[in-house]
Amino acid sequence: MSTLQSENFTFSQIIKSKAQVCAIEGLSGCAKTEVYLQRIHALYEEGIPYSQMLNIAGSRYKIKSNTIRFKQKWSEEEKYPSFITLYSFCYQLIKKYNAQHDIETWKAYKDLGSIVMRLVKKHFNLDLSFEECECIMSKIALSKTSMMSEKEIQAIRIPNIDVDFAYLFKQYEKEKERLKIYDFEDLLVHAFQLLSTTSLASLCSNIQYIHVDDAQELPFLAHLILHRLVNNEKQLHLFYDEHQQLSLRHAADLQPLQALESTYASVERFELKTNYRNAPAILSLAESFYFHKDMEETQEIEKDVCFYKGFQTETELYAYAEEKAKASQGKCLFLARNKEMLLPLMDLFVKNEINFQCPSIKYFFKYSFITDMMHFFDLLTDPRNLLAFEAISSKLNIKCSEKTYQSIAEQLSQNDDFDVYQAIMNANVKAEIKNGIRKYIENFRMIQNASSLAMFQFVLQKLEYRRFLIQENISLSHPAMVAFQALCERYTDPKDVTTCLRTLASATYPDTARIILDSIDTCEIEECSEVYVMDMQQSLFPLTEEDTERKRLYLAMMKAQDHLEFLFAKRVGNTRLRPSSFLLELFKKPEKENVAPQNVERQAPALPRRGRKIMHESLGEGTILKLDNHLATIRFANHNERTLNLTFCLNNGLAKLL
Ligand SMILES: Nc1ncnc2c1ncn2[C@@H]1O[C@H](COP(=O)(O)OP(=O)(O)OP(=O)(O)O)[C@@H](O)[C@H]1O
Repeated sequence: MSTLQSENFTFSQIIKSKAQVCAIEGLSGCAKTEVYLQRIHALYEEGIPYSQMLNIAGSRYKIKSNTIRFKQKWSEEEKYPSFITLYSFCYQLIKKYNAQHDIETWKAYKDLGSIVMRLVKKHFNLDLSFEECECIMSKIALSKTSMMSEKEIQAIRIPNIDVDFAYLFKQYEKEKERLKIYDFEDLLVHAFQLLSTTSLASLCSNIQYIHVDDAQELPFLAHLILHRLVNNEKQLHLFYDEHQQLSLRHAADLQPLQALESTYASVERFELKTNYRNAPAILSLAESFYFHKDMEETQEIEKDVCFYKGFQTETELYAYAEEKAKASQGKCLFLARNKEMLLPLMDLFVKNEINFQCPSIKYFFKYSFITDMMHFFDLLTDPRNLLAFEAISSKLNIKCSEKTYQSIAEQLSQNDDFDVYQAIMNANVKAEIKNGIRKYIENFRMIQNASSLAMFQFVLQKLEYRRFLIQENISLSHPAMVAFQALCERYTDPKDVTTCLRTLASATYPDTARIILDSIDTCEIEECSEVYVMDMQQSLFPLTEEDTERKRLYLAMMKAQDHLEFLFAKRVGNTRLRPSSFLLELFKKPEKENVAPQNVERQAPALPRRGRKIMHESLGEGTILKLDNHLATIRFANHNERTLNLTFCLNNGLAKLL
């Protein structure tokens, strides 16, 4: 039995639905989470303890925001429900079973991309880019969560990457077993096996009501798990929005949501249609952009609610952002295209003592190549800095014992005019170490007063750090590397680069701050009264496949309650920037009206034709085989074919046309 309600129903009908499965669909801002929380609270009011409810949230971020929202809404309650991701729930089941049977439980990791990169290098001698690795990871997830047979796995091909997927898949599984670790899909696989072979009563007897927010993110296997849990007598509420499905990584599958009627005895469907979040002009702009609908007239009237602004330079843009942050009253969100692009704004806000939260930015400082670079800069700008030398000596293939360092330190303290290199030459250390240093010594001294970018190149080339990066499968186009180079461009004095990074690393970003800095890359953007979308230039937007980028931008716009602005700089350094084609489309500006074509040429030359040769920073010389919008398939040496975002590479100096 199935019914669909799309008009004239109340929230309470959803909340009180007695169907075995209740599927609630609605676009962003149409109160899905609101109803999800109300349903949980209503059951509690009926006397059902929270322990009988399994409340699945899409991510750790959603767990946090749902908990806060619930507590704000029903602040008088003594008890509150808990929320959990499906992966954590599965892990709990596995742990429980293992504890009952005295079996060791392996650790679980969400991101094992580094293992895939390593295996591809080892078995196929290929350096994967971040995007290529993502693509392989998503195929691995799909193989497992759609329970593919060996034959089906054999048939999987990875476009433009010359790897035998089935072989790689086997090696990946073996490697995890060797390391005794799970990836997230393993959690689903094992939990499903347990639920198929063990009595439900021994694993999770008391769950009667299951609520799943963001159900569009569930892979096929997750639906099988839910089906096992629901059994006969339990109830399942699924809240979803197909337009919010972004993360390919976990092989999300909409099909089971569309086919609930073939799986469950009774299904009731509701479609939430009222948007409660956005000012009409914002909603109209976002929908016209994403659904290619005609714009409502309100947009014309409310020009002060959403608009775009171009600035001559990035500095002016950031100064404007600062002014807006200071003047804002409610929650105010600044969105960069990707996390790394947030660094310049963070830098400015920290300097101006503007409190802000910045979810997950600290990861930047965890990259060992960033800390290595900082140590190199420390040593090269201050050649008496023995600690910095100690930190990077292994990258220079110099192995010193504790005693050796003591001897060098003594030389330094006795001779104020010695640098570390001279101290090594005079210290009582092995000839091998002295020879290691002799190789670099003059270069070290020459670079001391160079600019940040020159120093960066020096470390890569003359100090051969590049070789280390290649060993570790880190490409120069890694976003954190690009951000580091951007800072080198911003601060010509290398000391300023390291000071800026250290300040950002040690600053605190309170969870409660009203101002939020985030990136459009994350699908988990908080709703805010004011939203400022930065980086609206063509070189950054669209950055990858157009439909995905359109969705990202639409979802970002849908988080703006009262005010939405798009910002872009017309120039960065000596480079003229072209406004994003999305921006032109949003505000219906013909491209020519905005920018003089001769200016555009300098920053984004018309894309080259097939057959043209390019020189890529890390991949060397290559020939363009195919061009699809910005994506180019390029053949490099040894018939190594790669797909690159050519515009991005050209604009960011990662490649040049020959
Ligand atoms: N009945 C209502 N009356 C007024 N405001 C409401 C109502 N229901 C929800 N809201 C408000 O509308 C906003 C959007 O609601 P909610 O977050 O539940 O939507 P959603 O569909 O879950 O959105 P998203 O998919 O983007 O997460 C919230 O600020 C919420 O407090």
